[in-house]
This record gives sequence, structure tokens and C-alpha cells, in this order.
Amino acid sequence: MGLTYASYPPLFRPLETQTQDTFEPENSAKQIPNSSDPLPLIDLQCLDPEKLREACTDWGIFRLVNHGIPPTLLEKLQEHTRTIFSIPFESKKALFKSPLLGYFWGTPLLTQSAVALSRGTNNIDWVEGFSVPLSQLSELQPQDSVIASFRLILEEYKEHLSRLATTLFKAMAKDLNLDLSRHNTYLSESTGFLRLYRYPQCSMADQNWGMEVHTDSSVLSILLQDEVGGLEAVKDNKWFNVDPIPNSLIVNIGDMMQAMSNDEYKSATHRVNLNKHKDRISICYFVFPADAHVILSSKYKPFTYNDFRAQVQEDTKNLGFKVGLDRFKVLHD
Ligand SMILES: O=C(O)CCC(=O)C(=O)O
Ligand SMILES: [Fe+2]
Repeated sequence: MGLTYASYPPLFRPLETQTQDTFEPENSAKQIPNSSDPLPLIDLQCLDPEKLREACTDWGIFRLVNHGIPPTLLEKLQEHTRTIFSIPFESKKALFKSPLLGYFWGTPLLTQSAVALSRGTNNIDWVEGFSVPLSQLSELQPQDSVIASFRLILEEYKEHLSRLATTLFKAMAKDLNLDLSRHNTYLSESTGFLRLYRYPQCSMADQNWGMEVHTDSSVLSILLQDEVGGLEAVKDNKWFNVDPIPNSLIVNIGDMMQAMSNDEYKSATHRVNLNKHKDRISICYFVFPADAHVILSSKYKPFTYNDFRAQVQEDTKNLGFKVGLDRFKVLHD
């Protein structure tokens, strides 16, 4: 086998008895969408409020172009991310022990816990990743030169992400008549964090998910994906592929934004499919309301993001999945 799998978490390495060509499940439970990508396109340089509104209300997910991030920075970021993931598994675990750069594999919500893994290999998310809280980047004093240069790239990327999230949020808040003087509490840049993912190639791609169906808990999520593809989203109860297009970003409306908009905007339902022959890299930014910000909505009881997160953690522990906004819904009779 020409490829070395030493950098994969052991669970994701191919079984000795199984070669990539012989395993073909007869009945694939998965319905893979094959539609071409119909995603709305939002041009940040000439932001059209009507188009943005339609993208947020009808889709909850859109493609962002003319975002002002230099293509060279996006390339460097992806290249470094690939380099970091290619470090042998044991060294990678050792290198990223710091709580600032939490390394995980399997279901991200449950991190490395045995609970996630004991569900069996068919049920875990086929992904490894790092979480990077962006407000603490400067505290990271890496001894390792790979991480030192990575930090510099992240510092630069972070500035762009703050700009994009703020610009988009202000346009959305205007559309929704939210009090713009409070926009820093609706969306607090200091809460922003990155998840860097690698979805290892998977010979049983038909039976596993890179990430199972979910909505993001954020206000907004901004995704950079490589050329492999695999992200899928729902519109009108139908799945479609979110095709990789160089130099574009994908923006998701998250649960917090849906609540703030009284359900006018949709938190996008999405998932990640796997590739049999290629690893996939994605770099996802999530941003939340300020800790003390109480979300007041006609559809939900007042709650803070901390209340929401605690409920998600409890449900995930007890039920094995996130219930999400339904937990906070005002029930009308
Ligand atoms: O990897 C991706 O493209 C999406 C990841 C994702 O949906 C998430 O982290 O919430
Ligand atoms: Fe997501």
C-alpha cells in the first residue's frame, strides 16, 4: 500500500483484511444527491439586501464571493492545515495537548470520550479536527515551528473573518430591524472560534458520515472547503451538494440567528459526506452572541447562548443527539 496511514487516528485506518476495491455494500442506506449546486450567490462588494434576505429566509446557506480575502492567504491556510493533519497520530496528539488547540477525532461534540467511540464505528463521525479559540491566539506560544507559522496565518485569517461576520450581520440586522447599536452583543467577535477538520478517505463511505445531519448553534458560520466536496444541505426537504468553488466561502445561518429573527431566517440543515479515495479538509468559523446576551424572540422563551449550549450538551449526553431550538419554543395552544 503506497500510502501511509500513520497520521490517521487508529479507528480510521483501513482494516488489514479489507482492501479498498473488494468492499461494496449491496444496499446502501444513503441517498446521495446528484443535483448540481443551486446555492444563492452573495457578492460582498455589492451587497444586495433583497438577495441576502432571500438567501437567509429561503435557504439559510449561501455562497460568498468578492469577500476580500486574498486567494494566497486561503491557499496558505489550507496547505498548513493539511501539513498539520499529516503529522503522525501519536505526535499530533502530543503536540496539541494544549487546551488552546484541542485535538479530537470522532464525533466533535463528544470529543475523545469513550461514549462516542463505544457507539461502534458505523455511528461515529469520520472526522478529526482542532478547535482554535481565536481571541486567545496571542497566548499561544508554540515551541514548534509548524504551529508558530500557522499562528501567524490564523491571525491574518481571523481579521478577515471578523470583518465578514460583522458586515454580514449588520446587513441582516438591518433587514430584521434589530437594534444595531447592540450588534456587539448579538454577535460577539471574541466568541469566534475555528474548527479545522480532516475527513479521512473512507473505503466504507457509503455507510459512514463525515458529519451527521445537524444545524449549527452559532449566529453565523463561515466555511472554507477544499476541492474534494462532500458538504450537503437541505432546501424544501431535498438534499443538494454544496460544490467546492475555488476562492468562495460558504455562509450558514445558525440556530441563534434563527431565534433572533423570530424564525424568519432558517438555520441550515446540513451534513458532510465522505470520499472513498481522498481526504477532505475544511476550515469552519463559528461566532456566537455575547455571554450575557438574552435572546428575546416571539417564538422562544428568553435564553442565553450558554443556556442553549448547556441544553445541547445535556441532550447529547442523555439522548445521543442535539434537540436544539425546539427545547426553547414557546408552546401556543
Ligand atoms: O466540514 C464542513 O464542511 C462542515 C462542518 C460542519 O458542518 C460543522 O462543523 O458544523
Ligand atoms: Fe455544521
